[in-house]
Amino acid sequence: MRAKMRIPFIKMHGLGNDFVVLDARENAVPDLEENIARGIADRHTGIGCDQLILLQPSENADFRMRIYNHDGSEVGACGNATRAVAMLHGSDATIETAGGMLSASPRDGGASVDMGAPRFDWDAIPLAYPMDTLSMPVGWEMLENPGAVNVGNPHVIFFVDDCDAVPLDRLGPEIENDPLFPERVNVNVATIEDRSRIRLRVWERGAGLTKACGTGACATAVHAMRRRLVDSEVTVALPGGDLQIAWSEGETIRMTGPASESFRGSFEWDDYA
Ligand SMILES: N[C@@H](CCC[C@H](N)C(=O)O)C(=O)O
Repeated sequence: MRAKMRIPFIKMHGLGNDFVVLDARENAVPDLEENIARGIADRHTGIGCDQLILLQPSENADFRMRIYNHDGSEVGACGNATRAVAMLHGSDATIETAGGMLSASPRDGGASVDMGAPRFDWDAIPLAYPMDTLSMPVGWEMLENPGAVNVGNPHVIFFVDDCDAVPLDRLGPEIENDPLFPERVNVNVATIEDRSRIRLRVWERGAGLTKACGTGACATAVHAMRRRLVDSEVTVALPGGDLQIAWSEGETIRMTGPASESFRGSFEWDDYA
């Protein structure tokens, strides 16, 4: 009979966007298939989280971070989790992700992260066909003329008068799964409050409405900067709290904000495999 395997986990969050972190840098964790990740992330029958994070050794960086959405899909980037794992690591770190190489420094109660350079080409988002990603001639009801940015993962951004008035629980899944986005998309609705502050809500691909999305904050700030609506350093106010984002044309994006550990526990691998 195969010995049962108990896996330790750390529950963390960045502004209420919550994670189960499995640290396989020193202790082995078996292969995380999509259905296993989905089972652990399930809020009724599993531990429950927006994203499951797997830390592994890396040959090119201090460690590798793999990211699984609530629906079990593996993705390239997660801003809030990057701050959380930087805090967990406890010192400056280079982090290999599927979306690119990142570097992060823990700060009091959080971290500051170099999120890499944004990409704007239509096939880098990716979109299904060529289009100007600064001003896209498409719309879904009151959401029109968005922009798209890839910050290690794909985002579409709509500026509206009042982002709280948008029925994102209904329009989010429709836009996420529109054939225009062959890899699906994270849907951001944002209101420019002044040149240094943006209010943002995000429907996350594979996770739904979350309290905060770090990459959404980066993509939205960069898109607002490209449209010259805000200055090069802004506060992005999400339902879960604020992030600071800085970017200039041709540079990488800097994201700074809080992260927290909630509790530690362990689970039986066979309960999900
Ligand atoms: N919560 C995240 C983004 C997680 C991945 C995203 N849902 C995707 O599918 O690309 C963040 O803080 O950036």
